[in-house]
Amino acid sequence: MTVTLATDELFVAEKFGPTVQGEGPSIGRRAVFIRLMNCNLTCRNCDTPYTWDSARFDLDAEGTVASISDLLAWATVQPVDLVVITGGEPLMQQRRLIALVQGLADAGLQVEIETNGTIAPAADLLASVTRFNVSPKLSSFGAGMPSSKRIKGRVLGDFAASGRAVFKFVVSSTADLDEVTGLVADHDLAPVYVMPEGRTAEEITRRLAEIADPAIERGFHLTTRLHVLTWGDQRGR
Ligand SMILES: Nc1nc2[nH]cc(C(=O)O)c2c(=O)[nH]1
Ligand code: SF4
Ligand SMILES: [Mg+2]
Repeated sequence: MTVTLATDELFVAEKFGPTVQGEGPSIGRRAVFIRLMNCNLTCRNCDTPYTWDSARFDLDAEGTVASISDLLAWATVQPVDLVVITGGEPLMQQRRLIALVQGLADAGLQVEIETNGTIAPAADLLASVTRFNVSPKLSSFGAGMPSSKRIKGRVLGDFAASGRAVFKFVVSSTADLDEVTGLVADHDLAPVYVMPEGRTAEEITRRLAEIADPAIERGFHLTTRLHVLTWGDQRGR
């Protein structure tokens, strides 16, 4: 990345909506999305590589430098009360993100942040966010990445203790649920959702049917990927 950002700017991949939050506890709720550039992980199954993978994408061309005042002006005129900030990994820009989240909260909007759970949230950010949807990456999803990179115990513990986080694990098969059970026990994570991995309605439906009963038995909540079931792998939905 060669762009230089001022303290009141963010490096944005796209903003879109109104659509619905497709994943997690707010599934089905009308929302707008702001997707930020850059990630500190390199997951094989990532569905937004255009935010971080400089080997396959020209990141300077993919991203746009947006001022926080423009993002606030855009979000606050939308006919929804929920803004989802995602990425990439949004906490890579968290110092500059605080003013955006505070501005959205001051305007009466709820704010959810999707994060991979490897970067500890600053207190100022925690104070203004409605909820973090924390998705630690399992070995099947992040194949090739050592667990020391994907799983930061201290950070997960901080999120769990914050009272403002849910944990959402993307699982590819029933076998992945044992890894989820281990992480939940090791780091005292709650509440826990599991979500089937997939970029098509067919994959998601098949995997959800496979994991549903064993997930419920283990005490986990379920979520699907409503936007993928509805619109497929379209960008900006
Ligand atoms: N509709 C919709 N819901 C989502 N929830 C989390 C998303 C993400 O990409 O992080 C996402 C997304 O890309 N679209
Ligand atoms: S953490 Fe998320 S955005 Fe980053 S590489 Fe993995 S799936 Fe993609
Ligand atoms: Mg997505």
